[in-house]
Amino acid sequence: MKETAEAIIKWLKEQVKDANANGLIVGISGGLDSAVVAHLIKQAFPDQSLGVMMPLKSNPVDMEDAKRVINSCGIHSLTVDLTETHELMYQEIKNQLGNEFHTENDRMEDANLRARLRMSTLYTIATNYRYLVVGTDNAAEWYTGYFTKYGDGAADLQPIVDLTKHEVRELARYLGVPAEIVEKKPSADLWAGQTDEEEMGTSYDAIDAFLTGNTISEKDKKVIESMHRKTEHKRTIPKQYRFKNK
Ligand SMILES: Nc1ncnc2c1ncn2[C@@H]1O[C@H](COP(=O)(O)OP(=O)(O)OC[C@H]2O[C@@H]([n+]3cccc(C(=O)O)c3)[C@H](O)[C@@H]2O)[C@@H](O)[C@H]1O
Ligand SMILES: Nc1ncnc2c1ncn2[C@@H]1O[C@H](COP(=O)(O)OP(=O)(O)OP(=O)(O)O)[C@@H](O)[C@H]1O
Ligand SMILES: [Mg+2]
Repeated sequence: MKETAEAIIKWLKEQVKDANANGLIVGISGGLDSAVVAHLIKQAFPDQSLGVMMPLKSNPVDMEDAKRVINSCGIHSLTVDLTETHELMYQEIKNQLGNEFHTENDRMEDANLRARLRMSTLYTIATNYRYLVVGTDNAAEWYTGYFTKYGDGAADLQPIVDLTKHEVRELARYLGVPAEIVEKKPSADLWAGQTDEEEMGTSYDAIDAFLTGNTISEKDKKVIESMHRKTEHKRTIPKQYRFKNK
């Protein structure tokens, strides 16, 4: 893990230099992936890294955990509460849609708007400091497309996208992420009580095993392959209709 950490930190420094940027920014949720990224960017840029907490009807325990992460790595931080912004924006959209608003998609629309408001917040602050936005997708999330397109999936750099959830956990232990966060159940926190594994219908252990070429149950394999297929559009640039300069 020492080698992995050092390689990622070196890569982060190179990317910032190549982009002629000043530093790096990440959203800190109180979960494992952002804890690891916060530690890495703080080590890469001790004085030019920033962690942003963006509560949005969040479980208070998660925001306490986010503060633990900030204390454990010592990253400079700020908080932007998005609760009211989200409420206002989503309500206005629903008002404008009126009778044409389809309630069956309500929870997912509400959830993805949260992720995209967080993304907009990070990019606004990033522009202010000339920082690059660092994503927190791990290999399991990336392969299954378990992220909001242009929400938490939108970033300038993805330093842990090649690491399985298991490897992210190991790296977290090496970096000194607090134990309670290392052991925590992964959650997108997009609605009360959400856990990744319940929503996906498979487990990170199964996805990690699949990605590392180990045998998993047919049921898990089916779920993982289906998620991967349906989310191809999230891992590629938008299809472009071209009739000039083909
Ligand atoms: N074939 C296609 N070609 C091009 N675009 C296509 C498309 N199919 C859908 N789309 C577009 O993609 C949209 C659907 O994608 P998207 O908006 O991402 O929405 P969707 O994949 O439905 O939902 C996001 C999923 O990621 C999970 N998530 C989100 C955020 C964080 C985390 C976490 O782990 O922390 C997890 C969330 O719980 C949910 O299960 C459609 O509305 C449409 O605009
Ligand atoms: N309340 C929040 N404040 C700041 N950033 C957030 C918040 N919620 C989500 N994010 C951002 O969205 C990313 C995606 O969430 P995700 O749940 O996949 O990662 P995580 O919470 O860091 O780890 P885990 O998957 O183990 O819960 C987070 O890593 C973080 O960068
Ligand atoms: Mg989380």
